[in-house]
Amino acid sequence: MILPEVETSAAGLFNMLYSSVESTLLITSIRLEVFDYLVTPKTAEQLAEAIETDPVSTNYLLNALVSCALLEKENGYFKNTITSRTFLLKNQPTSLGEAFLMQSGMRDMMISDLYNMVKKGPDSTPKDTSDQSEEKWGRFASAMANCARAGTAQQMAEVVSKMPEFPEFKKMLDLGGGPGIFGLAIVSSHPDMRGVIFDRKPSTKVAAKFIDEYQMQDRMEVLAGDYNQDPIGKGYDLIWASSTLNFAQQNLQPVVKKIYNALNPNGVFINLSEGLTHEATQPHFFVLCTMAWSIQNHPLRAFNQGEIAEEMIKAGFRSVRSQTVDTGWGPMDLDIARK
Ligand SMILES: C[S@@+](CC[C@H](N)C(=O)[O-])C[C@H]1O[C@@H](n2cnc3c(N)ncnc32)[C@H](O)[C@@H]1O
Repeated sequence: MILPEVETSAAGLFNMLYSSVESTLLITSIRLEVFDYLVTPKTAEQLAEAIETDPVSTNYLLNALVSCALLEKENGYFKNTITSRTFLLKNQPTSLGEAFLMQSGMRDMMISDLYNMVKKGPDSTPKDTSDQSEEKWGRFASAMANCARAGTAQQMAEVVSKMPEFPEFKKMLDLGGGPGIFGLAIVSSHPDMRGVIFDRKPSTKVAAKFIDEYQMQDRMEVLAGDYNQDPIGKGYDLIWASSTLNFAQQNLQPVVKKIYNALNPNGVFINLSEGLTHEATQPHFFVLCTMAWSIQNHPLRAFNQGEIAEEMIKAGFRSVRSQTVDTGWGPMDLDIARK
C-alpha cells in the first residue's frame, strides 16, 4: 500500500472544525450557571443535583471546561480558575456572561446564513435606523459596560492620565460612549475634570445610570444625539471615542472635522478602534468577529490600520501619534491627535 506523502499538518483544520464546540461549551455553561455553583468545589454529581442536570452529561461538560482552562479538577472535585472567577460569575462589575449571551445570539443570527450571504452578497433591504435599533443599543450598553470595566477602561484611563496635557484638562467628551465607562474611568482619574457622555438617547439613559452608580453626578453629564448630524457640544480639552466611528464611516471626514471644531486650542482627540493589517487579514480576532457584521452592514466595516489617523491629519490636527495596544479584546489601535 502506498499512502500519499504529506508535507504539512491538518491539525489547524481539525482545531478550526471544533472551535465552535468551545464557544457552545462556554455559552451553555454560562446559561447553566456552572461557574456560580462552583465557587465552592463540587463533584459532577453534586453540581448536577444543584443545577438539576444529568450527572453523566454534566461530568463530560465539566471535563471539557477543565480542558479549556475554565475549571480545575482535583480528586474528582471541580472548581473555578482565576479566569472564570473574574469574568464568569454573575453580578460582578467584571461579569461577561450577559454580554457573551447577547453577543453570541447576534453572532449566531449573522453567521447562520453565511453561505447565502456570500453567495448572494449582503442583504440589500434597508438598514433599521429606527427607534427599535436605538432601543437595541440601549440594551447592549448595559451589558457592554462590563466588557469595558473588565480591564480595558482601567488600562486606557492609565494611558490618558500619563499624557503631559492631562493635568490641564478641564472638560472631556466620551463620543459614542455607550454606558460611558471609558469617560467615567478617565474623569475619575483626574482631580477635577468634568465629562460629557454623548450617545443616542437609549444609551445615554444607561450612561446616566452608571453616573449615579459611581456617584459622579457633579462631574459627569449625558448629551443625547446622533453624531452624524447633531452638534456634539464644544469647549472640550479631550475627546475620547472608542469602537464607535465605524458608524460614521460614510461620513468620516465631516465627523472628524466636527470633533476638531469641538476641541479647545491644543485639545486632544483620542480614538481607540480595531486596525486591520496585512491587507485586512489580521489581527485574527477582529477579522473573525467583524466578518459577518461587515458583510451584513456593508459599506460599514472594520477599520484598517491608519485610516482614522489619516482622517485626523486631513481634518487639520497638527500631530497624530498612533500605537497598537494589547487590550482585553485583542490588539487595537490608539490614535492620539493634537489640535
Ligand atoms: C460598540 S459601542 C462602543 C461603546 C463605547 N464607546 C465603548 O467603547 O465601550 C458603539 C456605540 O456607538 C454609539 N453610536 C453609534 N452610532 C452613533 C451615532 N450616530 N451617534 C451617537 N452614538 C452612536 C452606539 O449607540 C454605541 O453606544
